[in-house]
Amino acid sequence: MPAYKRILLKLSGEALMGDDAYGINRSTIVRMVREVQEVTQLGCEVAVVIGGGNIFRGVAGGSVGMDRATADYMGMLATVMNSLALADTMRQEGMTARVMSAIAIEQVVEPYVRPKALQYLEEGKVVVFAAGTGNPFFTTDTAAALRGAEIGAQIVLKATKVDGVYTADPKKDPAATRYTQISFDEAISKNLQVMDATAFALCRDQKLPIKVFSIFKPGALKRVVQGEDEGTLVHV
Ligand SMILES: Nc1ncnc2c1ncn2[C@@H]1O[C@H](COP(=O)(O)OP(=O)(O)O)[C@@H](O)[C@H]1O
Ligand SMILES: O=c1ccn([C@@H]2O[C@H](COP(=O)(O)OP(=O)(O)O)[C@@H](O)[C@H]2O)c(=O)[nH]1
Repeated sequence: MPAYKRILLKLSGEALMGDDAYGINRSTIVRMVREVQEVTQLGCEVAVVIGGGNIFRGVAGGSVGMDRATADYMGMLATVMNSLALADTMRQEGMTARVMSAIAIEQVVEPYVRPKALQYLEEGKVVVFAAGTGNPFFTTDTAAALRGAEIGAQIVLKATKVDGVYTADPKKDPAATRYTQISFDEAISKNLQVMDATAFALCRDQKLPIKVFSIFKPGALKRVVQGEDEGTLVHV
């Protein structure tokens, strides 16, 4: 039995690169999809938000000196590519996925319509929310918090490059230690950068817990969904 009936899973775009310099690494995306499949088989309804760092990093050089909003729209388009790749990989693995975009690109992907998303989830389809929030100056973490609240997810799961929330950025400070759990207020006041403050604040206000865990650790997603001790819980 899953501990949650409906989850919003945020997948790091950058993690899709695997060991490549940019883009989508085939075996990495397949592995991620199989992990998602495992939790759908537990009976958990899954919505996904994926980042764009893997593609956007490849073009970021060209965005130097660019208008911030324009660069952000490029970032959002990168998440559309990742979403399409993810949904297609799900199709190849025998799952049914639907991509819904916050930005209208009607020939490519259907628009985000909340009741439709809810319907898909009830039908057991995986819904992939593309183009973030549709607004510049936001992140896909904030999109995950927003969509998570909209669909009534019981938790936002942030699958990222580190295995939880640390006292400081573990990639910079080897002495940093991991929290098993931490309150939103503490995470915000300590300015912990694992998620942006907008995403933290939105989840705090909606009383929507977040679990931060490693996207690289096999079986971690399933363990999280089964309510086992894994990663860091951020709670009210
Ligand atoms: N206190 C912290 N605890 C954990 N990770 C942190 C912390 N501060 C900064 N980070 C960094 O945040 C990164 C995850 O956030 P982010 O850049 O949004 O990744 P993604 O969106 O690709 O999952 C980690 O790779 C880690 O290096
Ligand atoms: O609501 C949103 C979501 C994303 N973005 C842009 O899209 C990029 C890609 O998303 P993100 O960096 O969150 O991806 P990840 O870190 O997970 O790879 C961001 O840097 C922003 O430029 C945005 O402007 N608004």
